[in-house]
Amino acid sequence: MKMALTIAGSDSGGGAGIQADLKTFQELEVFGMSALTAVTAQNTLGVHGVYPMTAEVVIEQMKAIGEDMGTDAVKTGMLFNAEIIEAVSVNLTKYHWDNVVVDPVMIAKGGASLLQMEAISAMQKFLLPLAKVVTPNIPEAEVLTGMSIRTAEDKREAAKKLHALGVQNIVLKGGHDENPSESIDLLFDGKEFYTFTSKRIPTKNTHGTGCTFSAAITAELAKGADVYQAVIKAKDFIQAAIEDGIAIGQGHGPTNHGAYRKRIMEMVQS
Ligand SMILES: Nc1ncnc2c1ncn2[C@@H]1O[C@H](COP(=O)(O)OP(=O)(O)OP(=O)(O)O)[C@@H](O)[C@H]1O
Ligand SMILES: Cc1ncc(CO)c(N)n1
Repeated sequence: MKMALTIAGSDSGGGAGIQADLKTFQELEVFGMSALTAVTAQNTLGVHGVYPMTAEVVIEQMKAIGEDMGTDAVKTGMLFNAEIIEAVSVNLTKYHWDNVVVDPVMIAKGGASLLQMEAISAMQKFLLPLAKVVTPNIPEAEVLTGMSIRTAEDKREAAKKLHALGVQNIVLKGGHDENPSESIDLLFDGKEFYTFTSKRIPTKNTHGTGCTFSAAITAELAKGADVYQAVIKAKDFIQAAIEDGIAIGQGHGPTNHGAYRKRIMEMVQS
């Protein structure tokens, strides 16, 4: 069985972070493992507390996996500070893990900071050059490139800047776009641009969309897909998960990680 490791924070509400990643790995039939970087007290209304691990705790978890089980792909999510980013980068290199998806998580939907701003340069310098894929949303890409992104041309330019930082493939997500009818993601592999367009679903239950999407890319890479195929599958996975989103809590409910497999099963049975 193929394996994937998520290095990310815990979301007590279960819709984002490590919980979303492990549910997604399971649904896509990949064995999921985790290295926890922080505990958050969080629900559909927002983040109420952030309790980071020490870098040593993160290193020990990576070591436990690296010295015994190994992994076919790795995803990073919330990393919180520069010490954790540096520790993760050193250990990705040490264990020769090169199927790496970096989701540069910065700010939760309610506005809480999941990454200290002084850690941005560590992410640019140490982590991004190790990434096979980076999956920023538009505000994250603006921070990482230092440019404002409004037009389709801006998106292509931002992708090129991220490529110049050493990332092999950039998936610039369109969930935060103002386009009312479509959600368009852009892939740049250093040569070509590809767009992935889906119908925008009018819903408030979008907690964890970014984590789920990047975890699905990671699972597909673990199974041997190339980046283009992995993004196509992840887009279908997140579309189903948002369409069948779960209206629990008083704020942004989670997406439904089981929706994609349920649909496949129904298609097979009919
Ligand atoms: N309302 C929507 N309808 C359809 N697709 C969406 C919608 N919102 C987001 N997506 C898709 O979900 C994926 C995640 O994109 P998004 O830009 O929301 O990530 P994110 O901002 O990192 O998520 P999060 O808010 O969880 O951190 C992308 O493929 C995007 O196109
Ligand atoms: C722990 C965690 N990671 C990532 C996100 C971004 O959605 C979140 N809200 N919480």
